[in-house]
Amino acid sequence: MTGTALATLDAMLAERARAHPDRAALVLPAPVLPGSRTTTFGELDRRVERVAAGLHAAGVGPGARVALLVPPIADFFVLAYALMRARAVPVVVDPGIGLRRVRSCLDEAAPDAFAGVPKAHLARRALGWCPGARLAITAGGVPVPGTTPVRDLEGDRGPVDAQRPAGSPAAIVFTSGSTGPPKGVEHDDDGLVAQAALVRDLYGLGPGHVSLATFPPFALFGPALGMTTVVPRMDPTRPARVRAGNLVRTARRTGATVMFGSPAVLDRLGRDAPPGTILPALRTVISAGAPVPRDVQRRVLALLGAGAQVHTPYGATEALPVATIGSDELLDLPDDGICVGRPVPGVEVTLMRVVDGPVAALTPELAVPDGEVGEVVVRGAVVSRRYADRPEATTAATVGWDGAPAHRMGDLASRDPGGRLWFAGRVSHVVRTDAGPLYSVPCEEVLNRDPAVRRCALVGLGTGPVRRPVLVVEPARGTRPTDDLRARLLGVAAADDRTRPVEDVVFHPGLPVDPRHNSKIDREALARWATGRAS
Ligand SMILES: Nc1ncnc2c1ncn2[C@@H]1O[C@H](COP(=O)(O)OP(=O)(O)OP(=O)(O)O)[C@@H](O)[C@H]1O
Repeated sequence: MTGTALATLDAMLAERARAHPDRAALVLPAPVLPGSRTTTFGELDRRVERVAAGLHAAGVGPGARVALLVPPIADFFVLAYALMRARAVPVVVDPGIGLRRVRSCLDEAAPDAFAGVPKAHLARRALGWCPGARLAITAGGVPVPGTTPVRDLEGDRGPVDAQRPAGSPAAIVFTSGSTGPPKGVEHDDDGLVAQAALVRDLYGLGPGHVSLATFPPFALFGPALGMTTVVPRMDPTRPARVRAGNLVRTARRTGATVMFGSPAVLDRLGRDAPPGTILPALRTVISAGAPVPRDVQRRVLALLGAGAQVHTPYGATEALPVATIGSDELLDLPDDGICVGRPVPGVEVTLMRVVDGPVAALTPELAVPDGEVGEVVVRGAVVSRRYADRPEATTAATVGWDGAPAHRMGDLASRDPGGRLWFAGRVSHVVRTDAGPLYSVPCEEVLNRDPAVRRCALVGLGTGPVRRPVLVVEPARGTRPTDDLRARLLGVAAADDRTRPVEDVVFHPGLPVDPRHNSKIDREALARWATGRAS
């Protein structure tokens, strides 16, 4: 590991501000007007210090939970770091997951204060979110009556010296809820610092780098790592609608050296970048959160200079990153599944047999040999120990590994002889059949390779423990969903061991995907849709 080990992300920011106060920390779209606005490390850290003291004075002290519904504008960075400095607990909910889910997250976390942009406050008032919040803070320039603008929290109160109460996390971050209600994941200071340091060391990032951050969770680490964080003009809750021309212009203008984006953003960039685009300064593109198809990676690589790479880390809100692989290695591997790479330093990974319900400890019978599919179990500094307010979920996701607690990812994978993990879908998407379990990703891979298929999803129909496996197929652009095509695809499925038990193929014009990454297929919704349509 490089650099000094500091205990909190806000201490890392303070050190960067001392070392290089005049360097650009943030380059963000100017509010209302075109163009951008730059904040230096010195300015950012000063505002963080003042807002932390203001939060304290307003009664938001150590351990207080504060909902943070703010996109990556300047106040997002100020509030996030100020809450950490005040040792309060930011509760991060992505509004992209939908209003109903936001509400369930807020009801569960019961924050003591609510910080949001004006739109979030309107929703809070109209929908009765956070009735127990003692303080409402408005981020962004437009004041909302009855709330405190971030600017009003700033004053000359001197530095805060707050201690985190025992047992209080540093942050609660909600999952996207692709497989049920979103869960609040507790991270402590050590875990957040370990995550930032791991991202820094894995991809060789740090001061001098310019990070084009289209994915808010990664944007947060930028100031602590001393990078200049650039946010393009886009709606972060609708990544698939980002304008590629905008990204290219912003990357050129700022000399971006690294870019973080969800697979949906990379897809738009690769498809719609103006012809002849080359971004020679951009050496590292990092995409997380969902599988990144190889053709998406190839199209992005075509925009980069020689020696640049697309990296696809694998992880979850509970543990990020767990494994990673660069395009140099990935594109040389057989195109036969989704390889998510080798475990990263400091994170141990093992695979356990698929078991429904809690498991107290890993035993030799649960071991999975190389090449076979099992549930991914992880431990290490970046792994969260618990869900907020959900002891049963914590128990269900925790398993003892040689006496130490480890986290069950709820994902399936196999390990190849080179120690690489191949993602095999989620445990909750396994379809049990009379012929044995079917795993979503390996099954779908068989039809996804067919030129007539844009993408497809395995669903299990019926209500018992054993289901009827059906593949729901979205045809490729310009391909008509005919009976002949259906018969042909059933033939393809019957000819492969991984899909032989599949009983039917049905067509769907556009598979439903998650709102956050626009790439995870909503198989639960599809199973309901396909019921009655399959023969
Ligand atoms: N590189 C990757 N390739 C394939 N899948 C990935 C990759 N990275 C992450 N994932 C998937 O994303 C999941 C993590 O997503 P996230 O933490 O946002 O919550 P979620 O799993 O979508 O929601 P919930 O846990 O509430 O159902 C992983 O468990 C895995 O299934």
